[in-house]
Amino acid sequence: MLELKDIHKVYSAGTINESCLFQGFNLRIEKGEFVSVVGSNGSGKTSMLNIICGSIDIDQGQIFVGDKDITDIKEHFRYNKIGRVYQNPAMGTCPTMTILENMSLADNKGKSFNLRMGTNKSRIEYYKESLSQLGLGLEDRLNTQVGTLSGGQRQAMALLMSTMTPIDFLVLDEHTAALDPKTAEKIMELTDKIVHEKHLTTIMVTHNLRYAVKYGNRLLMMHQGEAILDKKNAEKSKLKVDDLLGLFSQISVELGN
Ligand SMILES: Nc1ncnc2c1ncn2[C@@H]1O[C@H](COP(=O)(O)OP(=O)(O)OP(=O)(O)O)[C@@H](O)[C@H]1O
Repeated sequence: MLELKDIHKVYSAGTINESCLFQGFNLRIEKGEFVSVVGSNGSGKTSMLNIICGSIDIDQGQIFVGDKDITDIKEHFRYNKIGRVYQNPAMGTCPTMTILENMSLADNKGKSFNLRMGTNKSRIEYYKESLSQLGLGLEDRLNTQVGTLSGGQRQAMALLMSTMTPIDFLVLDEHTAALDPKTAEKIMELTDKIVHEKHLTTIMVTHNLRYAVKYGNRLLMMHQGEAILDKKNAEKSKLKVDDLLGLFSQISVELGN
């Protein structure tokens, strides 16, 4: 379980650019939930992910994982138990290293770094087996530099690498947004497969309303630092893209756009 409790966040406090984003934001995500998050630009989606991962500080509130208060735990330590895939495929992999080296690096997450240990023969077989699930033939290109792969191939690797070690959460930050439609579709199918096979608790920010409706068992819509829609399970499965578009129009009208 992940809980954000009474979160307050003001950006650029005390300056003319001061903007208050969260004023008592609460969110509880149960173990095994797959939450899709949509919302207008600037509604606070990425800030919420950054707060979960410890990438930005909060002004007030608490973050719990189960009974454990992780509010003061630094980002670096939180990532031992959080897998994050970013919009930019270049973020989740190391371009100057080979596929094998990247896999070893991910395999050794949280351990004291030892590349040689990670590349022993038995692990190579394991890496090949894991890579073969992607269906991209990367298992036969272990010595290829990751920087030479396509965005989709890199994003597939980033997904695999972020879920290689046991994690409490998978955080997907518009992870298909930079991909062409066909590749995005493939990465979403792969995401769903990994999430279900590994029973991962997942939070996915997306601007693709069709993906938000199709994937996950819960859907949140954010607006001005609040969740204005939160539907789960049977209620979520009744949602249609048009319902979300309707809500977006309503918000725009309220804002005078
Ligand atoms: N580092 C920062 N400094 C100042 N303001 C920030 C910072 N990061 C975000 N903000 C502001 O906080 C608000 C929420 O931004 P955030 O990136 O969380 O929104 P978002 O919903 O992810 O938007 P998008 O859909 O455009 O990615 C915006 O008004 C943004 O300008």
